[in-house]
Amino acid sequence: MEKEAIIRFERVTKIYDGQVVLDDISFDIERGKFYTLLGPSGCGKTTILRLIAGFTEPTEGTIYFHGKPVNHIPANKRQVNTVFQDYALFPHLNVFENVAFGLRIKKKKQAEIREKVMEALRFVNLEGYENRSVQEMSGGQRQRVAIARAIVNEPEVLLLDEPLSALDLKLRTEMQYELRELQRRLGITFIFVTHDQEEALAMSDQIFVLNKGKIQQSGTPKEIYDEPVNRFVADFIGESNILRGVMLKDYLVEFAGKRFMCVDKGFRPNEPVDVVIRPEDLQITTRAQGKLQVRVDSQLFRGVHYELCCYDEDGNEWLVHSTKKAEVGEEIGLYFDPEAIHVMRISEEDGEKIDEN
Ligand SMILES: Nc1ncnc2c1ncn2[C@@H]1O[C@H](COP(=O)(O)OP(=O)(O)OP(=O)(O)O)[C@@H](O)[C@H]1O
Repeated sequence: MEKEAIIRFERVTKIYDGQVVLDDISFDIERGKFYTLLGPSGCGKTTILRLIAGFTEPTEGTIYFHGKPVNHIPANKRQVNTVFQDYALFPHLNVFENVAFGLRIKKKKQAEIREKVMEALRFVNLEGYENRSVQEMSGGQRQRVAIARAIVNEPEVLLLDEPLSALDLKLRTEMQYELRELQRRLGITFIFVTHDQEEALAMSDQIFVLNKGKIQQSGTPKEIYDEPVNRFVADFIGESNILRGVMLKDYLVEFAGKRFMCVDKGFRPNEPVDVVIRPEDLQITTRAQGKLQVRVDSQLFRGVHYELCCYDEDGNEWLVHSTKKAEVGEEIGLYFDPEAIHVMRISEEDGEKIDEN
């Protein structure tokens, strides 16, 4: 049985001042999952959140909540709450009143307000902080107040617009765990915006990778990492070696001037392709045993591995993550399994780029 989509975007386009910011995008959001919108600055992530929240309307296409069109339904009539990057707390109100604000507007009874606010504060581990001024709190604590203020309204969907970007790295990592855990406990849908690929991989059930107003790929973190659909996604998600190649026939690909067995099929004979190999899938060996022969150009120690930058005879750069050390200037071989090769169709945009060259 198909799972019910709580939110559906159907061929949604958004144009601001003649600029196409979202270009004919469609996707479904299901109940209880952690979604991430990932992409470079300006790709349209915040615009998607604003459309869901009801702060702006699509230029074309339809947004559905539970199967009903909501294009013209105002923000305050939607079961959605937003946590903004700057948290947007009221500085003159204490923690309790910041969290209680939405309930007071809805004219809830005092006893109910108290119970719900305390429960929300318990959820975000801020019990005992209710009388504190928000100005006396750390970045991470303010972040939690902002989340408590959003969840106290019991939204079906919580929108989070880069909520961790103001925090230092250590706190940011802690909050990633906390947010993920909070989403599991609450069981409500989170739609999280970030331009940080590691954060997206660590936290999400489902990632939408966006570029230039289009969804490039939608999938689980593992699918996006292991099977990127094009050069943009492969490049944006983690470090990769990406080369142009030719798919000679099923299971046989040519790149760097050589032929290799691979596990990919379903391409046209002799179709030009992009080939990805992750640096951690390359092993150092002798020149004779290597599938590729390279020269080590530079090497950095990264704690868990050495990061080598090598060049093959055709001048292609190869990034290698290896637990074995090599010497700068050394001639070595690189070995990899057929499964390590991932073959991708060349997207139209990339194709245009080659033609220009
Ligand atoms: N209200 C607006 N009026 C005009 N243009 C806008 C408006 N809001 C957004 N844009 C434009 O739409 C594009 C996408 O903006 P959006 O904020 O959705 O990107 P983003 O992916 O969230 O970027 P960032 O990571 O930098 O926040 C940008 O080029 C932006 O200038």
